Amino acid sequence: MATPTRKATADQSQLDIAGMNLGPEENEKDEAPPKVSLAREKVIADAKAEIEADKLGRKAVSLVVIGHVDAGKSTLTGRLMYALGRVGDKEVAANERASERMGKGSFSWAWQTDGTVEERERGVTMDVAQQTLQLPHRVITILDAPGHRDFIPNMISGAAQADCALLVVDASPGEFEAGFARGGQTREHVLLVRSLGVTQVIVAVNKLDVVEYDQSRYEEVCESLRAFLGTSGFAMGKAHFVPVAAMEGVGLGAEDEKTKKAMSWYQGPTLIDLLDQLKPPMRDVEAPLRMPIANVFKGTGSSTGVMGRILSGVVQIGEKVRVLPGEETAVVKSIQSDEENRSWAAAGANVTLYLTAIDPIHLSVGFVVCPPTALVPLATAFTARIIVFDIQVPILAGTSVELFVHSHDVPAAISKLTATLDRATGAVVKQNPRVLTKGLSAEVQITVRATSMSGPASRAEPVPLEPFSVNKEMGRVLVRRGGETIAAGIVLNVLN
Ligand SMILES: Nc1nc2c(ncn2[C@@H]2O[C@H](COP(=O)(O)OP(=O)(O)OP(=O)(O)O)[C@@H](O)[C@H]2O)c(=O)[nH]1
Repeated sequence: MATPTRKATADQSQLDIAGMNLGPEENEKDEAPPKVSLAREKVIADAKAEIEADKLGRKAVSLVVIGHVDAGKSTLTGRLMYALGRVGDKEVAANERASERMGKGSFSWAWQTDGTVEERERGVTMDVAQQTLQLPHRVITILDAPGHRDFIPNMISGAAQADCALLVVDASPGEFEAGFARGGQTREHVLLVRSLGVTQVIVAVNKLDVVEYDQSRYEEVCESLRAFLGTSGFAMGKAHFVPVAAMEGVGLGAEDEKTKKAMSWYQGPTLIDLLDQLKPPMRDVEAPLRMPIANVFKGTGSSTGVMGRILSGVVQIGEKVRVLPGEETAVVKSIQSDEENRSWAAAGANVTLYLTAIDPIHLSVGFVVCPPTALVPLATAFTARIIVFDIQVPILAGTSVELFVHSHDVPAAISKLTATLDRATGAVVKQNPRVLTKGLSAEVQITVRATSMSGPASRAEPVPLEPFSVNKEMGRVLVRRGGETIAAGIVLNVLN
């Protein structure tokens, strides 16, 4: 799985401190850890006020752009950035010239997001590119995911961070049908984002210039997709459709003269309007603190920096925290967010906590920081609702897999096939199925295995996770086998 794009404030040479084996004597020289100075209620009230005010009144939303290979995802993202003033005419002209030179003129807009030489040479997106769009009411982090099937794991890492999805489909004759056919990425991506908990989707019906902005073609595509989104578990009130031609920049913004002329039959909101109305995620500041560690590095003095996104709750300087799995506690010495020092931080923030009174060997990527009084459950077995991908070899009870939760991956097994489910309603279709084949939704039991490296006597290391109903972001899992993602889903219950 690709490393999610994240702000790199850490000095790379100082990473992996766990391997540096700093002895406990380092900690003995610690000055006294700071004390908590604010009542928890006060921090929660301040966090709520800050979220309410949200800088400049704009609310943050993250959006993953999905769709079949060549549907125009990168072109549309590049055009959006231009329409919103994120890239200037100079940059556009430079990309046009350079892509012409490489004989890839039609990809010049995609180059705004497809940054690597290989991506540009092949004309496909391989990793998840991250951009920010400033709209009147929203700040949108756009994750442009790759459409090509070889890069599905990268797409998943984008989807796992997203609140909403922008599905791009190619309306050209035959192309929509190819992308939508079994084995096409339109279906796979839709199922995948839904199974990872995304509920809002905007469908951009693209390349309408190819069909001369034919209204009936637009409606035909919408109709097929509407039915499919419904059976994939999307509430119809949360799916919006918009006609566009990304290459020409048609359908993006209201004041666009081209749009008015080309699609006089369309009176609905433009793509930018729809993006500006996306519902921001709930930021649960009252729930217990949950922060999976995405990076560990040596801090100043005897402290150790741990970086990550606070999924829920609040944290302040002086607070005692527990790091799971493991028996250790630490004290928060200082907090940094957006390169500023803070006395507290809350759900939704990407932060670095500088921890003291803990030996760094107990801090690893994938571990979770939480309050000692409200621990994250540690699972060695749990039930999950999964969607099975386009696999060749079916899943049997006992199938060995790699389990991904946040940045944590551990060996596991699909230990029991409980039932196959209706994808839309979740109702049981068949109890105790013998095998799971591609496209099925199912309830299964997953058991964490001991690592083979650690010998037969070793025990499985439990994984910190929570049911999706309790904490959405702590309850999403991915299942891979032999380097291929075979299923994605949500945690129902922790069994042990
Ligand atoms: N005619 C026409 N062509 C378009 C339009 N949008 C994109 N294209 C072309 O479609 C091709 C693929 O565009 P990309 O933006 O790279 O597609 P993508 O979905 O990002 O592709 P991957 O990231 O590789 O999955 C390019 O040749 C674009 O120029 C459009 O609105 N009209």
